[in-house]
Amino acid sequence: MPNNYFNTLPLREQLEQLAKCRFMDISEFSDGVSALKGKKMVIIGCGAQGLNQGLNLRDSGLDVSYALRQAAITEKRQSWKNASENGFTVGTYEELVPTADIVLNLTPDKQHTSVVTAVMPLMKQGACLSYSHGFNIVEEGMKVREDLTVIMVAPKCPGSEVRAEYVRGFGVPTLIAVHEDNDPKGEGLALAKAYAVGTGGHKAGVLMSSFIAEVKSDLMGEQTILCGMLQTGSLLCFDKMIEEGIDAGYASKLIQFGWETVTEALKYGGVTNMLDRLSNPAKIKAFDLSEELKVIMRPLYNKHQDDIIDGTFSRTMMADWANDDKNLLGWRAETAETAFEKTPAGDVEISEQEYFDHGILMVAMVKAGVELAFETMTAAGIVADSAYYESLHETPLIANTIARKKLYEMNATISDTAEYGCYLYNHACLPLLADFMKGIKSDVIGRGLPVDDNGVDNARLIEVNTALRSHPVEAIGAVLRGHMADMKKIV
Ligand SMILES: NC(=O)C1=CN([C@@H]2O[C@H](COP(=O)(O)OP(=O)(O)OC[C@H]3O[C@@H](n4cnc5c(N)ncnc54)[C@H](OP(=O)(O)O)[C@@H]3O)[C@@H](O)[C@H]2O)C=CC1
Ligand SMILES: CC[C@](O)(C(C)=O)C(=O)O
Ligand SMILES: [Mg+2]
Ligand SMILES: [Mg+2]
Repeated sequence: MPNNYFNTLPLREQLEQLAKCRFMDISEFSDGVSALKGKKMVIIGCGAQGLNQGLNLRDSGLDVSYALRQAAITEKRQSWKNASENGFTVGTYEELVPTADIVLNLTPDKQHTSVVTAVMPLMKQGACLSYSHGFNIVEEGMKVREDLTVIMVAPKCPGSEVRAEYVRGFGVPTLIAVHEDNDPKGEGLALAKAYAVGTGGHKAGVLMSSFIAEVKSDLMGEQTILCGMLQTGSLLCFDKMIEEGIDAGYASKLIQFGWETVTEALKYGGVTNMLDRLSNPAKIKAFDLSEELKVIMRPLYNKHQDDIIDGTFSRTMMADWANDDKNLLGWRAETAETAFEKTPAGDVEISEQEYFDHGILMVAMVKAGVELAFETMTAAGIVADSAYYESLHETPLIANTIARKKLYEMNATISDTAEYGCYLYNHACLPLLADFMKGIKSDVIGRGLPVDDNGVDNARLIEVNTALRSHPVEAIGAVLRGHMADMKKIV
């Protein structure tokens, strides 16, 4: 089994690496992409991140080409079409890697060891190898040639939205890191900063992080609030609405587009703004449901974080890799067969406000998931800025994928690592919430509260509003959103 780098470190160093996180001021990017100007950037893999990062980097004036495995070229696979139909130079490893100044490894995590092993001997002396996720270095302990610089530029966002936000003139929060074992020329930081500018990440926010901090937070965010909670929530809310006699097309549309609509409020004003979009009775109801959900789900969030920290999750997933992705492929097939996935969104008008008023339970699930993920990550030593990007800010970006083509699109767009973690969570959370869902009626999902007046108890409302505003995710969120002057409306 590979050697888990994190587990070889003494606790003191583990804690130090987990806490590496500094919000970088925009002035630190005043050199723009100049550190990469005139350098050859060769991307291995033209998939979700590969294609979209390449498009942004080229639009930022950089020299980008793709080195694909021979089979992809010979069989003219989708990755070959992605690169060639967008006008990029495409070649084999032998043709392009030897002249590369920076090789961007954007292949699936499962393939990293074999890809890096194949590509490294072809890399010229003193070149740079980059990743967008730290799994191969941290969880597999990949050793890279000493003359090579190793960096990470990790967008906290699905590949499709990395491109969409760039085209809107914005960007996505990004974590950068330089692998301490591989920075022979001391140029890693300059290269990582220029790369982050090239993808547009500097406009949303860049954290100076570590490979370890990125992995241990990214795995947690994707398994819980970002993908797992949205998957479990979609399935439970849809089945409950059918049970309550709600029209199937309406139910399908409310969920498919509801996550995107309610979480857009998160992007602009945090959990507080999302709940402020509800009537006072509905806000109190959503708050109470979310508090109930947090009590039930907290042990599951803790287990996911604990398994990520000690390497249990990685060992479990890598055992599936060795078993030809049996679980991943089986769970993917199961998801496709769910009633939600098989029911098209109805041709029915749902106003933006109706998504809130008829989606009180969805709002409660997002609040519970964001707060739990943030609380669990920070309790494990992840700094609040990183936990914010990995819980609250990225949720609407994932919700955008569900609005496109439901859970299929989300799971196809995120990495296989994230998809595996999402299913693992969903398999545990569905039964965990079974009793909770027995008490749920259509007033909180599908129809809305049957109130004819908005009267509430003042003391209770003040209590709820104070609790919402005082959660630590709201404090750091206000600071980080303050740096997002270029943020654009999506819905
Ligand atoms: N998906 C996302 O949104 C995010 C992903 N990341 C990270 O980015 C990296 C890439 O992930 P992602 O974009 O999802 O990957 P994808 O699965 O979308 O794309 C993988 C690409 O790699 C190619 N590939 C697959 N196997 C091999 C192999 N053995 N040798 C060479 N090429 C191969 C595929 O092309 P073909 O099969 O045609 O050869 C495809 O073009 C991962 O480290 C991931 O963790 C980070 C943030 C978000
Ligand atoms: C949320 C999943 C993710 O980490 C991402 C898009 O950031 C991934 O690995 O795909
Ligand atoms: Mg991620
Ligand atoms: Mg990930």
